[in-house]
Amino acid sequence: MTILEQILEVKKLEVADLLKQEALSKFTKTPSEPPSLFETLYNTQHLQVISEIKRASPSKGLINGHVNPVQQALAYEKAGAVAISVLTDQQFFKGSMDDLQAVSSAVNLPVLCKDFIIHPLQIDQAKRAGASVILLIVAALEQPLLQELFDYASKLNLEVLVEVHDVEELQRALVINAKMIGVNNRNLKTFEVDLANTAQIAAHFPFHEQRVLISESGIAEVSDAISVAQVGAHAVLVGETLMRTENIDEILHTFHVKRGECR
Ligand SMILES: O=P(O)(O)OC[C@@H](O)[C@@H](O)c1c[nH]c2ccccc12
Repeated sequence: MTILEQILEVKKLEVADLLKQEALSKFTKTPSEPPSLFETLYNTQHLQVISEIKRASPSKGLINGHVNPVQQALAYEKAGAVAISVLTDQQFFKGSMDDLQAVSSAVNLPVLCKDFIIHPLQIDQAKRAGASVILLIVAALEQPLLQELFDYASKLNLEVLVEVHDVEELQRALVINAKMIGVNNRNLKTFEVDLANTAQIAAHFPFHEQRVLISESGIAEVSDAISVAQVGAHAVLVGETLMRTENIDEILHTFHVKRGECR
């Protein structure tokens, strides 16, 4: 079984539990609406950074077990992050919906619920914990379920980041008319990271339509930011590098490079 398959097995059990407990009432929605991530990114001439709260991962083990998610999110906001991504998976990433709730009440930025969503109930839960964006992973979902979850989130006024890994998955994201498409440079089945993934997908990306491209995973150096900005990425999603550094300000500042002309 690949790690993605293992994660999805556990998710099915978690959702079954959720359905039993209906443990949703604990979360209340944040009062103020954050800005639209799509609008901010669509209009940007410079590469923006979505900064992630990630304690651990299956590929890296423990990354930063002592992080205070609220302090970390406030540091990201102060440094100019365009949005905060919060890993909410417990078993594989040591995150939680409580982290998401705490972060979304502390910042005035869009907050992305980063999880393996396979059921509408998880979208309700994300919304109630204050997320304004959710992630849907094409590799984890059959097309009808991808469409159903996308429509459900849109109906709740959530923005959706649709994650793809190859050109075939890009086509599936375009079929559901996803506006925000993330290219994961890490293959969730093998953990291999290759920034060339972003370039490959950018070559097939309809930049002339109203869509944004986000390069996810493995961004560590300014040269990485430059390489994905050059092929037209509007933003990078950065976890590990920011979770390990003492210099959040400097990293965000140096990643804010000019984008290539791709429209
Ligand atoms: O820590 P990194 O290599 O900067 O990666 C961040 C983010 O892209 C990664 O956490 C991620 C991208 N897609 C995912 C899907 C599920 C879990 C995690 C992810």
